[in-house]
Amino acid sequence: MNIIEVNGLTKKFKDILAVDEVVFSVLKGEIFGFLGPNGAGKTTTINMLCTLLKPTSGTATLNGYDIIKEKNRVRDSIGLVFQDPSLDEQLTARENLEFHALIYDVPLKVARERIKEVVHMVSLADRINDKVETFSGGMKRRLEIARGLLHHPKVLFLDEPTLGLDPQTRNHIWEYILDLRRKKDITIFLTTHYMDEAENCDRIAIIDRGRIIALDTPDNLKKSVGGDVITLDTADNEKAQKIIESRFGRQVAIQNGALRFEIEDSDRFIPQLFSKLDMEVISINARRPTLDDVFLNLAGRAIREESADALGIARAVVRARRMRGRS
Ligand SMILES: Nc1ncnc2c1ncn2[C@@H]1O[C@H](COP(=O)(O)OP(=O)(O)OP(=O)(O)O)[C@@H](O)[C@H]1O
Repeated sequence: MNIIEVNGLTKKFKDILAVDEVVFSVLKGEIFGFLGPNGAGKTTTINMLCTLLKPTSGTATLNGYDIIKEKNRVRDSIGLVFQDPSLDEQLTARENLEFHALIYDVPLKVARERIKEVVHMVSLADRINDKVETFSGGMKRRLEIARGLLHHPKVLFLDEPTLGLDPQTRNHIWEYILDLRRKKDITIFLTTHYMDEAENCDRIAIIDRGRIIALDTPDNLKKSVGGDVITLDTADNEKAQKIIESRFGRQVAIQNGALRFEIEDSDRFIPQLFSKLDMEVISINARRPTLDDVFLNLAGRAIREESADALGIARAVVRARRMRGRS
């Protein structure tokens, strides 16, 4: 069963086409990822699905509700964790959660039970009465995930849930996300530009310049690359490129000054290659394809890792205000 159905969703900001007629659906209970570089249109798509932005055209339903005509029903069906923290630092973790329960009309008695449950889930039970300003970045993100779960949403949106966190904390957050999926009847929709994180998703939509350029399981996407990825650096790369293209019929790209191409059986290929190259080989590397290779093949460039900018923070403030207004 599809919990989200998106049809031709488009968003234009003046002359910027941020999201361009995207079509996709998300299955109930899956971890669905949006992978793409900064500015690809991931957050804009999420904002439309969360009813925080009105689409320029197209339609979408979430939990069976129309994102334009049934905004409040959609909002009651979702939990949100955005890139930039939106907790009140001066309040304790408990107060932040109680405030959220109040906004979502969860009766205080019920809220108290659920708060116990969610803080336990993200291992913050012993810090519940501490002010959020004393929390580390990872603890704040965990608290935000707990908050996003408080009203028992059908879909939890996580926009770059681990952005700016150290690798160990990122791993922890992922343990919570995977655990959540096991324990709760919930669908998780997340955006990321970290390749390794995208690997945890059941399915990934790769988005570039507002368009979905591929959608499949991580394994199938990697299989589409067509073999192992070879990176080769020699004393004469121009000549080596010509030899590989003419003798082995491979398409060779130049990336960071080295040659890059794909080959099905690298173990057998490398000795053959060495017998044909009559120049010094400085380095050679053969590896299984990653999602970065998938993106590189489809978009012609790598996904760069950049941090959130001032615009992102400004957008988060606008979003938080809108959600509180529940307009
Ligand atoms: N409120 C806005 N006004 C004008 N342009 C916007 C606005 N929000 C987003 N954009 C533009 O729309 C495009 C898509 O941005 P979006 O934030 O959706 O990308 P993203 O994939 O989520 O990237 P990031 O990870 O940096 O948030 C970008 O070109 C961005 O500059």
